[in-house]
Amino acid sequence: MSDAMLLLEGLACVRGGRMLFAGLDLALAAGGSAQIAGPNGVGKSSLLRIVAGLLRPYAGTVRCEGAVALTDELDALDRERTVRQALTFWARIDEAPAERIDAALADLRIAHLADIPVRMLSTGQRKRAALARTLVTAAPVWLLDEPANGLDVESAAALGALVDRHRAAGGIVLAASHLPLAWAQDLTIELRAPRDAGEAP
Ligand SMILES: Nc1ncnc2c1ncn2[C@@H]1O[C@H](COP(=O)(O)OP(=O)(O)OP(=O)(O)O)[C@@H](O)[C@H]1O
Repeated sequence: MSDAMLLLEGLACVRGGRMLFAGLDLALAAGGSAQIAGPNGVGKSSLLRIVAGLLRPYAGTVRCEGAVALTDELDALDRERTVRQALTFWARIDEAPAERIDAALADLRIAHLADIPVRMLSTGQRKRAALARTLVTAAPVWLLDEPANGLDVESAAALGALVDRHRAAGGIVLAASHLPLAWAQDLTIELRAPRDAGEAP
């Protein structure tokens, strides 16, 4: 993972005919982490989707060395399958070894939920199952959208420890959150609503 790198240059995003942000630059080397902060609707998720290649930027470029894994608020895990089956399905799509699933479930402290249908999970448990998919992919670049949402204090601390481990191994973490995160950031980019842009501080 030590070759991981993420470079955003002059990124701009337009959605619904509205410019959400422009001229956004970010450089993260192996082991780096950054938080995208700002109020609801300002464009944090949109930025992560651009980095993941799911949304086209209005302007600017994304350069990324290493595979990318996005954990967002959309429920990617099939609600009718068990946690293990749902993760196995994605492991096949993500071309990741299913043997990693048990370790990922243990890391996120949900090994006891492996055979429970996804639809029976609580909000925080579902979030941890979605994060398990990211661990299974072993992608160097983690994009975490509102990772603290739904997590209790212990789970947030466990995620913080996993992020630290990932960074120590040369991974990169870019997290979008309006809340403080359970790990230290190299830098925080504060997106501002257009009506605030240009106002005197
Ligand atoms: N498919 C879409 N078409 C048009 N506009 C969209 C679309 N999806 C999102 N938007 C708009 O883009 C803006 C930014 O949305 P985004 O989800 O990126 O914000 P956010 O900062 O992540 O918000 P939150 O903190 O609530 O998660 C919002 O005003 C939203 O209404």
